[in-house]
Amino acid sequence: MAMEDKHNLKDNKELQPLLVFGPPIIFPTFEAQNSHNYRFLKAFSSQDPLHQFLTEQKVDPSSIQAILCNPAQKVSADVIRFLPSLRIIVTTSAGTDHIDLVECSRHSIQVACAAGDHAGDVADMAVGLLLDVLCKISAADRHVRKRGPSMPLNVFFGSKLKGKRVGIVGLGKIGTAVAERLEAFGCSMMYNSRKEKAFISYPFYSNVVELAGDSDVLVLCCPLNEETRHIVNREVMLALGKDGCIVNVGRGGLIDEKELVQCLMEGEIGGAGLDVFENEPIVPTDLFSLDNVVLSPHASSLTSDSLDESYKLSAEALQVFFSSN
Ligand SMILES: O=CC(=O)O
Repeated sequence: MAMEDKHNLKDNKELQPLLVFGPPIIFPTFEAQNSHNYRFLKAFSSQDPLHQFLTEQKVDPSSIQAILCNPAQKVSADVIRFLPSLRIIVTTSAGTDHIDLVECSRHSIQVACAAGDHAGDVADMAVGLLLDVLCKISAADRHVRKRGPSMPLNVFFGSKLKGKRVGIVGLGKIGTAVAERLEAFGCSMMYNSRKEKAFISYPFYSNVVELAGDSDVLVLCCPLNEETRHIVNREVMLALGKDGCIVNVGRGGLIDEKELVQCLMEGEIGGAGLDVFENEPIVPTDLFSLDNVVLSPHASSLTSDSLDESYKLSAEALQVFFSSN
């Protein structure tokens, strides 16, 4: 039997239903490579509620054992309860905050996070956003496109990255990759994390307000959970100060977004580079007119290398599950 055939889980008569919550970024490739194993139920391409979508597809909810998803769509307790045979949820992301993990453990559902090694991509985005805010690259670009190269220069006075004191919130793989990059720019690092790290020489702060008070820049890289929700609130922003800058490549819910918008509009902080938002895909429109804010649509890990790797790991996780069940 050819190697590829051995990996086929079922013959074509018995394709496993795989419920897919979007978005279909490189899903066509994934689909082509795995169509011999799964019947793809593309919930991402329907506006209907799940029960209606499955009825239209003539699929019995109790036949579904697996979901493939990413942070763009929540896998709520209601969804989990609606699928009585659900046994595994595979997310192509590193973060799992879009999945109701409590409900999963209540029903003994495995959660596989299939993110490839994309910490470096996310760290690149963090540094890119920071440079953009400090050097006003996007603001200057908008100006040139609208009005040509002559400009009131004072509008574009930037600030240099070298020498900045950077407070990293969450010194995991991403935070460490950010620190490595910013060291090369001559920044000094300090950090907040759940626990002090034994072999890290950067100063540790257990208190984020104190970290902000000693930083010029805060970079948020930690996961979102009940302890970290709104870890950056108004008090933290006021401690960061009027020249301070926030970069968020973690999750929107790490910042109290209403307060962030307020602080930016009142000039209580100097700027922000944001790849994530509290109610994605909604971005507060008040931010659109601010030249000291750079916005990105949760795109830091959307490099073709990382996506390929994530979908490969997702396929492996599903294959391991179905071949042992
Ligand atoms: O946001 C992206 C991820 O969690 O991988």
